[in-house]
Amino acid sequence: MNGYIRVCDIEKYYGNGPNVTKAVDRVSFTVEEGEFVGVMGASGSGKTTLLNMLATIDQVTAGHIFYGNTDITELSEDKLSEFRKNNLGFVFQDYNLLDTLTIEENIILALTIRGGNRKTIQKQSNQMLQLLGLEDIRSQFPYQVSGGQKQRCACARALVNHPKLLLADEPTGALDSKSAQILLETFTEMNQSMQATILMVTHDAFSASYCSRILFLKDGKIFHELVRGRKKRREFLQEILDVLSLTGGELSNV
Ligand SMILES: Nc1ncnc2c1ncn2[C@@H]1O[C@H](COP(=O)(O)OP(=O)(O)OP(=O)(O)O)[C@@H](O)[C@H]1O
Repeated sequence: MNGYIRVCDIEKYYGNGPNVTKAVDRVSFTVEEGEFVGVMGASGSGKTTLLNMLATIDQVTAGHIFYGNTDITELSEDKLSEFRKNNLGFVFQDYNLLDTLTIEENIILALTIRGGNRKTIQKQSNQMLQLLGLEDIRSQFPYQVSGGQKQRCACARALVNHPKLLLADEPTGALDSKSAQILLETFTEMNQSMQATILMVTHDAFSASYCSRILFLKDGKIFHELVRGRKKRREFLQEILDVLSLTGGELSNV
């Protein structure tokens, strides 16, 4: 199996005996460098559990996850936190910004944690602020800006270190439709101009239509996959809706 990220037969079970929940049940797939992959499925289908295992937040019950040649399921806790810091970026529904720091300081903090000199850090932060249209609000605190702006700051913070993989769990969940659209266009731009590899969990067909490929989960298993190819986004959206209508999936924001 080739691929930049290789997920091999992973399982995550909760509980035991008759009370066992197979949250993720023998899932395998690969992600190539520069792909923008969506994970869809009804509530309880295992999306977040899958994302958390890729994020090294949760351990697999069985199976292996390779990033290049590194099997992250075999790493010690110390090595894992190092791996996380050097390779992964996260965007969550609730932003996770530090309220006592300005928008700019939130981004600078992510760079400082990695080390480097002050001048370079300031330059990288400035580039990110410009790229994500945050220059005008750089000195504001998170409570002074909109949800969409907070989420774009969270993206800037996640992407400023050029992670191998950006993991996003319902990043548009708390946004109005205009802010959601701006964020998704930002993801597309990051994906195309920075070759950022993105894995995004969403229950929302509109958000998923920005992806290049979608994995559909049901009862912890991948039951379908859609590839956008050269299709227009509207066309891809219709295909997604068709799959969801067959499976009783949730629709919103369309
Ligand atoms: N810590 C846990 N302990 C026990 N069961 C869990 C735990 N976390 C998740 N589960 C179960 O695993 C299954 C998958 O949950 P998961 O949160 O991954 O689904 P999801 O597709 O992300 O759902 P949603 O869209 O509602 O967030 C569900 O049946 C859930 O109840």
